[in-house]
Parts: sequence; C-alpha cells; structure tokens
Amino acid sequence: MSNKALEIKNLSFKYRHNSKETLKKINLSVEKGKWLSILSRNGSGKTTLIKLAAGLLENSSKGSIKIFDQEVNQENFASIKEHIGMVFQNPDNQFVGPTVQDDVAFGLENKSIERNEMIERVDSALKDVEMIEFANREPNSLSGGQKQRVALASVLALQPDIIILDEATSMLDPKGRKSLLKLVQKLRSQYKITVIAITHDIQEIEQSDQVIIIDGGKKKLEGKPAKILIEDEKLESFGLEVPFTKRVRKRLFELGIILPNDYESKEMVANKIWKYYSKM
Ligand SMILES: Nc1ncnc2c1ncn2[C@@H]1O[C@H](COP(=O)(O)OP(=O)(O)OP(=O)(O)O)[C@@H](O)[C@H]1O
Repeated sequence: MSNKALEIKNLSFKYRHNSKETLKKINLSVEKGKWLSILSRNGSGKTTLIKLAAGLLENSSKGSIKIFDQEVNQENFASIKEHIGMVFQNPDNQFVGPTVQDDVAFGLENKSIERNEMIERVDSALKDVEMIEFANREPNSLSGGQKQRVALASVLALQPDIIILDEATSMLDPKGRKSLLKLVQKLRSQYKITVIAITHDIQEIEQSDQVIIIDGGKKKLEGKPAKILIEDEKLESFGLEVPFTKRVRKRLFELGIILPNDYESKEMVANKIWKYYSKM
C-alpha cells in the first residue's frame, strides 16, 4: 500500500449543463497525515474538485482519483465515505440533534454503533474540541466558533482518516478562524488524520504542509506555504488577496526603507520609517 491518502491523476471534469470544462488536467497527491490547502478565488473549481474526491459527484470525467489506493467511483462509494469527514461553511446547516451531544451522536446512531461505545465516542470527541461543558446545550444557542467545533466533533466521532474543511472558517471572525485551525492542527497530529482544507483566504494556509492554487480549473502553483507566500504578483493575478503585512513590507521595500529579506524587529522598522519620513 502506498503512503498516499489522496492521489489525483490527470483529472478533467465538465458539468453536463456547462459548455466549458470546470477542471483541467489536475494532478495532485497528499501523503497520509499531511495537511493540503487548496486555495483559489470563487468559481475556480475547488468545490468541484473536493466533491469528486469525496465521491459526492459522479466522476463522469477523464482521469483518476484514488483515496488510500482505492479508485473513487460509484461501486466504492460506501467504503470511500468511511474514510472521509467533512466540515462545511455554515454550521447551522449541519445540525440535526436537539442538544450538542445528540448532534454528535447522530452519525454514530446511523452506523448502529453500540450504546456504550457511542457515549464514549461522543464524550471523547467533545473533549477533543473543548466543548464537553456544552454537551446539553441547544446547538442554536452557541456562537459561530463553538458551532464549528461541534461540527468538527461530529466528524471526529466517526473516526475519519481524512477531514475535509470546505471553507469551514469563512463565517468566523479572525480569532475564531485561528483557533479552529489550531485545533484541527492539534487533532491532525494527535490522530494522524489527513486534512484537506479548501479556502479562498491566503491567511489560512499557514498550518499546511502543502498548498495548491487553482485558477480557471487549472493547477497554477504548488508548494509549501512559505514558497506560496512570496509569490505576491502571481497571487494577485489569481485574484487572491496578499496579506496586509506582506503588502506593507512590499511598499517599504519599494520606498527603500527596508531590504527584501530584512526581518528586523518592529521597533527597528518603525525607527527606519520615522527617519524616512523625517527627511521629507
Ligand atoms: N452543478 C453545476 N452545473 C454546472 N456548472 C456548475 C455546477 N456547479 C458548479 N458549476 C460551475 O463550475 C465552476 C466552478 O465552481 P466551484 O463551485 O467548483 O468553484 P469554487 O472555486 O468552489 O467556487 P466558490 O468558492 O464560489 O464555491 C463555476 O463556473 C460554476 O459556475
């Protein structure tokens, strides 16, 4: 068996009622236990790619998709589904139970997990996401960040090998986003789960081992976050917003205030800016 959680080869895809191909010759692979971020502006094909990989969309396309060496197709759908847990953008659409613990138990009930094991798994998943004290609360009474933690617990309780975050942080504030991603990172390393995160926000790639950028259905860039983050101009051409601090550094460099690889303390940079403007 290979060490690949996901392997996509030469994948092209066209929706039936769409004249253009949505995905064009995509190749990518993710090793077990690693974190891949798929980054692109809206409408570039990332959701389509992930739906195909999770077997949620029939692969009437060219190319192959494998999850743990198993081809993703209609015949293998049930066993592919066992490997994958998905957390979506809007937690409100994911709740089914009257309380947090009922909600986390729901997926286990569907799998006819024995009662004692179910209680244990719900308890452990809620502890993992630091929501155990909310077990008896109504899901609708929680904050956005807490709701996403519960959604994550529902997925964790099913013990997936791969967690897909489908813009899972986009309804949270910056603090909530950071905290959810940090939590996912902790659980990834604790349980050796593979994470695939799709996002249009470049600030979210920091935790990943590998990033791919898709634009117009094609893979345009691939690498580690540090490599991706220095490609300011390319990022802008793919409609991605370069982080504010990077834009400031770029401007300071253009003005000759700092050197390109000048990573001095904030105080020293502030001092240089002060000197620059004092001379004007
Ligand atoms: N069911 C469908 N039938 C026809 N075309 C579709 C369908 N779903 C998506 N598309 C088209 O495929 C392209 C890619 O859409 P997709 O949702 O995969 O992109 P995305 O990068 O995830 O965008 P977003 O971030 O807005 O969700 C878009 O042009 C979209 O209009």
